[in-house]
Amino acid sequence: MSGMMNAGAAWRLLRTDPSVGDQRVARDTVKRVVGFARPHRRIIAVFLALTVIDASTVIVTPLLVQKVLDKGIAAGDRSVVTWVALAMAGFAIFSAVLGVVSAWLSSRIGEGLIYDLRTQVFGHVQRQSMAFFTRTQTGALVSRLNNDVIGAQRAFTSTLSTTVSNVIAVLVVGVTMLALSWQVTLLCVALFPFLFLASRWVSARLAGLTREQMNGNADLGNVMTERFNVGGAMLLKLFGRRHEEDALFASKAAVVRDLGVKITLTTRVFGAAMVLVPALATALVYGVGGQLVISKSLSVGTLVALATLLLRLLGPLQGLSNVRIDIMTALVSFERVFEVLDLPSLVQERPDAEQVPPGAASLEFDDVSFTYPGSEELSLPSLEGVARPESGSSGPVLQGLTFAARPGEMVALVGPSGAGKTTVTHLVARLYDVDSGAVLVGGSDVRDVTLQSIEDAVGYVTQDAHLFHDTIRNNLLYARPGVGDDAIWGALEAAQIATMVHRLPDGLDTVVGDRGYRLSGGERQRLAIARLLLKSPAIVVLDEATAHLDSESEAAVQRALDAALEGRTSLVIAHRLSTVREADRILVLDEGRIVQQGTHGELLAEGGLYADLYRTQFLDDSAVSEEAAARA
Ligand SMILES: Nc1ncnc2c1ncn2[C@@H]1O[C@H](COP(=O)(O)OP(=O)(O)OP(=O)(O)O)[C@@H](O)[C@H]1O
Repeated sequence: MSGMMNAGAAWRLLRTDPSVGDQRVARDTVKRVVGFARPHRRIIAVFLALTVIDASTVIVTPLLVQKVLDKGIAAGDRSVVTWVALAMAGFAIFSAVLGVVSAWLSSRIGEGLIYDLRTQVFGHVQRQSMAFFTRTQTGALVSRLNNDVIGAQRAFTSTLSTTVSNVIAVLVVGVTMLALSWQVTLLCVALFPFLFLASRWVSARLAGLTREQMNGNADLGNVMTERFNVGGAMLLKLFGRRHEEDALFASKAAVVRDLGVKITLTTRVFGAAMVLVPALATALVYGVGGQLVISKSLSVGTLVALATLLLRLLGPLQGLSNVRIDIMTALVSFERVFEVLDLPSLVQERPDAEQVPPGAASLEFDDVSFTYPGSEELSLPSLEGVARPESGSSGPVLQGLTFAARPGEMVALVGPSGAGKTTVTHLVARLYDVDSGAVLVGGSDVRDVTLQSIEDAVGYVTQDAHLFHDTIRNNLLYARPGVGDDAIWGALEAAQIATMVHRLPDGLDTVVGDRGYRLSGGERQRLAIARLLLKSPAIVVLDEATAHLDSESEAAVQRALDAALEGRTSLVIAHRLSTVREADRILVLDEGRIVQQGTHGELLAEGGLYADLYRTQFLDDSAVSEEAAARA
């Protein structure tokens, strides 16, 4: 921690973006930053005090050198030499201890701040509505936040301490040098503007290059994350795109390589200037100071002290010339984090929200219309260009939907692809809010009850049931933490998957793999059903996807579904003949409207869209024969 700027600090300084210095940061941001610092204020105060002590003691060694040369060596006084040498050693130990303590305090402040920001951001982001997650490239958001959180932390550790330390060092060293020899000091200082100009030029150029390199790296990262997950890797293989992918990756990696070379070269030019200016200034000190020593107006000790002090003035002076950019960079990082923290969720819980009535099992849609939120309702300016949200709204997806499911009833949704079936199911657990009309669970508008109670009342099995990369046990416990193995096996049994789990070498402790890819589609779906059974909600929403199941696992899934639906109110996106036959009511959706509703028999007799869907979607050969048998 000397006053001299270290290489790391110089490098960071060069990598910051000078254009940031021109940005305006809201006054509120500064206030909020202070708010974040408040819990750490005691440590910050001690840390700053140590920084001041450290910066003001940079003159100690040069002054001791002066003393040993003039009063010790030149005067032939051995005791002075001994004392000064001991003082030097003592001071070195003191500095080292100070350095360690300062680093410890600084990391406690920095890591504490990172912790505060991270936990707040995580809590806030996970409470965002689904619209946020469908519109934002979550990977980009995560990496952006990681960088910004670290940028913000830097404000409290390096930026704050280097600024304080630089100011003190410039004052103390400057005054000491002037006191030692104002003529030599002024001469040397005249050289510094050249160094500043060089560093300005290099930092502007380097900032541009660095930004390009970051984009290039982000591009590379995207290519890798998209291709190295199970889905991407599979697509790549199935389409035989190895060579094209190699070429694509190579071209992107080449951009990063070339930029890396340019950056090194530019940095080197700057490094040369960093070495050259102090070397020239030192030459000047000895050239001019040497003359003064010969004419006896300066002592040798003072000359050497001046030369040493000069080197300690350079770094702090240069650091101060960039202080505005440094501070703005940190504030901009804070602002980006705050922007995410300030983003309101499109689905808000009312302050006076109540619980869903106990045992609520009815479901009602009352004249519901819905449009997916557009980017104007949900935008994150700092992510534009990184995550590219689609623009504009898609127009109404559901219009004037009215239907009801009494407790224990099964309502089936059918309709062509894109008719809005999945969207209807999303509205039940308030993943989105309706534009007009109301969704009622147990007679309460879902907007009047707590999100937790609605999430508890409704259970989902979606088409591509998500499993965490964790053990089967932990995936199941997600639905109901703390239940014993008996309950888990009971649910697995009912979901027709117990035998398969028993056969696995690690049983319940088998890790399911990324997104559950180590399991077959049917197995994954049955695990999801077991998870639902453990949760045991009164209302079940499920998307029957059977396209990827063979007839055996389809039969198993069917039995599992029967268990899941038993005694519960259900809303089912139906793909099976048996489901539509059993449904108490079938809603036929087309372009976001209910065009027909009734039982299977009624709708078949009515003809129209249902009859068409029946022929194209539900009726396969076996069904034909079943129907024929039933009629006979
Ligand atoms: N997150 C979203 N943002 C904007 N539009 C969406 C979103 N999800 C779906 N849509 C649009 O809403 C319409 C209805 O989609 P939905 O998924 O509800 O249809 P579906 O009947 O379930 O279709 P499928 O049977 O093919 O699954 C489609 O036009 C779709 O493009």
